[in-house]
Amino acid sequence: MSNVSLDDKTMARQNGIVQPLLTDLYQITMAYAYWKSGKVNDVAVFDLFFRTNPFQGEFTIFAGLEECLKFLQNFHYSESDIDYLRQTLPSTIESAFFDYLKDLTCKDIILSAIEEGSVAFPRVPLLRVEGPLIIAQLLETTLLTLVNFASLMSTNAARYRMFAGKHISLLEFGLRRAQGPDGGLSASKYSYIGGFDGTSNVLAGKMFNIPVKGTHAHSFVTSFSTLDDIKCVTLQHAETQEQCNLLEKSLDWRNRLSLILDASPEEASDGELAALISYARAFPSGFLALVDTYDVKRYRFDGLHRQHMNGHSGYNSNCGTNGITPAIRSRCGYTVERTLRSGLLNFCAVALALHECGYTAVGIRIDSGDLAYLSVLARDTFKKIAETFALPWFAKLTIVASNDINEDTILSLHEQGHAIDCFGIGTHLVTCQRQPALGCVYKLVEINGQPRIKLSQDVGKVTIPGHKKAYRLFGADGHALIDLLQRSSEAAPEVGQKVLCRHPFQESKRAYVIPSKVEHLYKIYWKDGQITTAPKPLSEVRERVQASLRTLRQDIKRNLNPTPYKVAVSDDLYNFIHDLWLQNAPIGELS
Ligand SMILES: Nc1ncnc2c1ncn2[C@@H]1O[C@H](COP(=O)(O)OP(=O)(O)OP(=O)(O)O)[C@@H](O)[C@H]1O
Ligand SMILES: O=P(O)(O)OC[C@H]1O[C@H](OP(=O)(O)OP(=O)(O)O)[C@H](O)[C@@H]1O
Ligand SMILES: O=C(O)c1cccnc1
Ligand SMILES: [Mg+2]
Repeated sequence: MSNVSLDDKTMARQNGIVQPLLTDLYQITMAYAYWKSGKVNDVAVFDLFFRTNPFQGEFTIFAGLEECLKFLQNFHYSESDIDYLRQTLPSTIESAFFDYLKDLTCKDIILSAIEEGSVAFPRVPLLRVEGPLIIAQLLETTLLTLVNFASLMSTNAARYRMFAGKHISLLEFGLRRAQGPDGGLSASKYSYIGGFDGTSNVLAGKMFNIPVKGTHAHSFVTSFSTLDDIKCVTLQHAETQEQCNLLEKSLDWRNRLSLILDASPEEASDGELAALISYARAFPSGFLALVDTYDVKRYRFDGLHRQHMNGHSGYNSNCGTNGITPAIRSRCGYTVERTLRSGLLNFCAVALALHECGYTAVGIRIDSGDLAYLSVLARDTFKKIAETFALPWFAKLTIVASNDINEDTILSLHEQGHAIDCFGIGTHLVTCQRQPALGCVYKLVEINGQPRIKLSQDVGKVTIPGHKKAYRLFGADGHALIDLLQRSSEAAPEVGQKVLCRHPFQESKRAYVIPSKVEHLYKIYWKDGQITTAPKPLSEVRERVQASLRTLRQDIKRNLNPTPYKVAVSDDLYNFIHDLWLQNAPIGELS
């Protein structure tokens, strides 16, 4: 195995807060107690794993490995760290312990891991840390914090990608709502890994080479009140270099369109038009406008809405204007509806004016109201204009939707039918609102060559002891069938050879598997103080996520009541666990 040295080109610099003191105090107090008990030369094996998949799903995406490697690479207590610990820990701590800490590095640690971006399952360790007990113990909290949120976030993003479908573009807009600056940065990074196409977070773009994308906010529109707020109305033609009057052209188009779109210019806001013209002048090739600032609330009979969603043009723009009170309307089956009568008219006018100046507009963003209905309304409008003016590109303008989008909204929108090309998603994505934490744990499974088991009344919490290897066995149809944990001393399963796979705790649950393919899940990533397998660039980890998800059967990935993926142990490991369990479980006495 060749050692790999990593430079800034292959790995972005680690966030400065990831350092040895980013840990729980008890790791350091335990380190002292180990040290004082003469355990300096003890050698341990720890497994880092989770017990339940997040989001009521049946898979997890493993992420955070690259950051773990950077942490091992840089692990070192600085002078000021030592000074702080001296002041903070009890004065009875022997000074020689601080000398010991000063020289600690991860050179004697071996880190094995599943490939970053792979699907992973409960109980199969994501990381295995072997080496001096004290150092391996000191790594616990930091490794957990680096893996837990990264994996949770990547899984969340991968689920959004899965439910959105591969043809919809997904943008992460969450920095303002994230759990602080570091949470926001990690959310951007791992959303990208999980399958998002870009982020609005500029620092994430710079640090991780993620595409940065965005539109504009309502404040840009509301900062303009009248057409007089446009400071300069001209734009140089893209080809002829001629000066075009964008305001004149836009007003002209707004009048022409009002006849076609059944929306009068009086209903459109001049402040909004001024804002859109100014934005178009600033970004003539990237004109994507927020169109719901001056949306109009109307009452609409629900039956008509449904018809419209089914593709019939049953929308009646006059419904709701006949003076009936909201309470009466609600009883009669009317719902409040917004139309984009101002924004859509203004956008189309500016887009057509831009076209006359040699530029093609990009599209619109809708950030309120019924996104299914409004997106279809916008698409119908674009198609009508495309047809009327023989401009086929107009029908294909991008429609971005945002506003508290989550998995359920996406699924519901798909069910209703919509015309959205891109979702901008913030709060629910980055805060993982549906499940805010992944429960990875770090458990001692071997000390000085002796297996360790942690017993619990709750069988699900009993740890699987010893130094183990993990394999993914594939079935005849090419899908991943089962993950198998074995003792490291056992021979690896082979293609075409029958393997007995057992449930780790239920004796009667077992099955023979004849794998069509066997994947060894662990590689050594860190040994002898060096990175031994270079972590892949983010774009490749992102591809790995999708490739790995494709190996899972559809029923394991579905939203509602997904089928659990099987995780098993070999017969040998099964007996090993249960013998050790019996040895360690005290025999009770009945009286
Ligand atoms: N067709 C739809 N089906 C299901 N959910 C939708 C649909 N359209 C929008 N949503 C979701 O419904 C919620 C609407 O939120 P809300 O009631 O706050 O509306 P709003 O348009 O933001 O109103 P306001 O601006 O007055 O606060 C959002 O979470 C949005 O993602
Ligand atoms: O809804 P999220 O999924 O979190 O997506 C991000 C939100 O952030 C922006 O506006 P913000 O919510 O700050 O202001 P608003 O009240 O204008 O929507 C944007 O318009 C989205 O609504
Ligand atoms: O660019 C956008 O449209 C954007 C960015 C952050 C939050 N909401 C929207
Ligand atoms: Mg909002």
